[in-house]
Amino acid sequence: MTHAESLLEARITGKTYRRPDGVAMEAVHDLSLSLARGEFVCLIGPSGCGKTTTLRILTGLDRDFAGRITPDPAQLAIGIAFQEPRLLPWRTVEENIRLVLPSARRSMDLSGLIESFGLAAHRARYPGELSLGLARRVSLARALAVEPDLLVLDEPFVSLDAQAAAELRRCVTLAAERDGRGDGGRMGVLMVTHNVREALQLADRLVLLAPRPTYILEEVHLDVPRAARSPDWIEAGRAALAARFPVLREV
Ligand SMILES: Nc1ncnc2c1ncn2[C@@H]1O[C@H](COP(=O)(O)OP(=O)(O)OP(=O)(O)O)[C@@H](O)[C@H]1O
Repeated sequence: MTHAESLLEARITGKTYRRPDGVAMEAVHDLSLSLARGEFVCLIGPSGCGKTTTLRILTGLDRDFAGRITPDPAQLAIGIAFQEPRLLPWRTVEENIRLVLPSARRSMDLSGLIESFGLAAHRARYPGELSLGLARRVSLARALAVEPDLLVLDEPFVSLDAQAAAELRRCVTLAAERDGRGDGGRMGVLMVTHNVREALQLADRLVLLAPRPTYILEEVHLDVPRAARSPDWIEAGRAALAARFPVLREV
């Protein structure tokens, strides 16, 4: 067996928020996670368990926690596609993507990326003219334009109709399966979701999270190739997980 190259090692011993009335509220307690290059990991857990909190810590957006992330997230190129696409409304689709590039690469040709995501006809349009599904695709293309070591997706399919979700899923699969970065380095993908079915469709590994304060209940490795995962296989996997982990029945 080849040894997967480690991308990130996280040990979060604790993360506590202080409510406005001063009461401490622990969101994460003893969560250790590793991520390898080329791996697609889904974090799944019930509402409010601490998924976004964990993601913010892993990506270096929140440094106010007890524990350690190695390497420091600042040393990695990280592309994040939030649930809210967060596009600049006064910039075109192409400008929104280009703006995240370092100045030396600002004028690079983005046609390949734009075309592969079905955005060629939209590159000169403004965010206000786009459906949510298209805006999420632009946000994903922007996250990938930086040739990330780590691509982070926070609930990318939520509130999309079936067709828009399927198109975006195709783009996410394409992103995960292309060689990731231009220099041949392989990208890891970390996706947060409530949805066990979409995680079973896409991931190499599921990380099941406990209710708040969250920790890892179980990690499930999915060895069946993505293309061979039929609707029946996905449904059987979902039912088996729900039987073992009642907390997942509501997700
Ligand atoms: N800035 C904050 N200050 C205080 N409490 C917070 C803050 N951010 C999150 N929380 C609380 O921490 C807990 C975990 O929140 P978090 O957003 O990480 O959960 P989540 O699993 O991503 O939720 P959801 O499934 O609703 O997206 C929740 O109880 C939330 O109310």
